Amino acid sequence: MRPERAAGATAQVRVPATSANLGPGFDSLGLALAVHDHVRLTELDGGPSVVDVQGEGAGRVPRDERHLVLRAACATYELAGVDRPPLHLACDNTIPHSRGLGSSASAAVAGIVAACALLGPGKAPDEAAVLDLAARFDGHADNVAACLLGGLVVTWCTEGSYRAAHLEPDPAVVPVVFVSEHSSSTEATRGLLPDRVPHGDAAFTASRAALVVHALTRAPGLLLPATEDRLHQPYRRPAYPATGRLVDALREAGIAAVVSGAGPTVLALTTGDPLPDDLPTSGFETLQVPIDTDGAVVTV
Ligand SMILES: Nc1ncnc2c1ncn2[C@@H]1O[C@H](COP(=O)(O)OP(=O)(O)OP(=O)(O)O)[C@@H](O)[C@H]1O
Ligand SMILES: N[C@@H](CCO)C(=O)O
Repeated sequence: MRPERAAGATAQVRVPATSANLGPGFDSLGLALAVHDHVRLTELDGGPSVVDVQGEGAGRVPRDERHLVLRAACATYELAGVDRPPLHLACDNTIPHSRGLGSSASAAVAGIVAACALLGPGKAPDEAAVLDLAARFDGHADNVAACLLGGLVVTWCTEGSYRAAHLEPDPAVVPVVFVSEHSSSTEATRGLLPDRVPHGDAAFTASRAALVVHALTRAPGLLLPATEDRLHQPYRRPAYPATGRLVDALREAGIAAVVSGAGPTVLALTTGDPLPDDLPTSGFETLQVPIDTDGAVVTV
């Protein structure tokens, strides 16, 4: 979060998309991607709150107090113990919804960061409390922390609070996202995960989760073995067979591909080499997307 204060009671926030898990880092690792939503939040003198939406979600998301960004802003005023004035929220969105690019986390972060900027430094929660609030509000600390901080994050929860470590990815890492034309509910694909996993699979995935942090920050040559996972992707596969086929084809070609977040989008962590031209990409839009290194950026 990088506040730049000026006069006025409008906050403008830019938030990146995020890809969670990165293969073995289930519910822990996140990477910010340079696809952005923009929100403008203004305190009004009176009347009801007003929501305007352009781009992704327009005509589909509610335009009243149920709107995710507005609800996140309200939760922030509540945490600060400040009566919330009516608000005008204007959203200009490009992050696709329900594809595995963390749109709901970015919406939560946008609302919270905008409300913090309007509350001002004396009343707004501090950066640690913002991360914790956003993680609780969205339920996915891996997406939320990457969105707030940019770059690569490792998240964990200790004594009931969410925390994050921020890392700089190696500049040689070039993400390519294959955005699925189909949507998938995170809640539904979490429902496919078992309550228990074999100890051998946990140990296998623990070694890869440690290795992927090394690969992403210092040794991109290790990305292919480092992105193997046995904790979530095998169980989610039946929900989106085309995603599984594309991940397999990329990996067989030596490219470190994973399901992005809860899917069905695919994330390939490349080192800039051209992709094979016979990939099964029907139903996916292929985009080379830089890593976002700024996180949530706010102007008041
Ligand atoms: N900018 C937004 N404004 C309002 N509502 C949003 C916004 N972004 C997401 N949502 C809501 O969140 C839902 C998507 O949440 P979901 O957790 O299923 O997917 P995701 O966050 O896009 O992907 P993932 O968590 O797998 O990375 C949308 O259907 C919409 O209701
Ligand atoms: N770690 C979460 C991310 C959801 O965006 C999951 O895989 O369900």
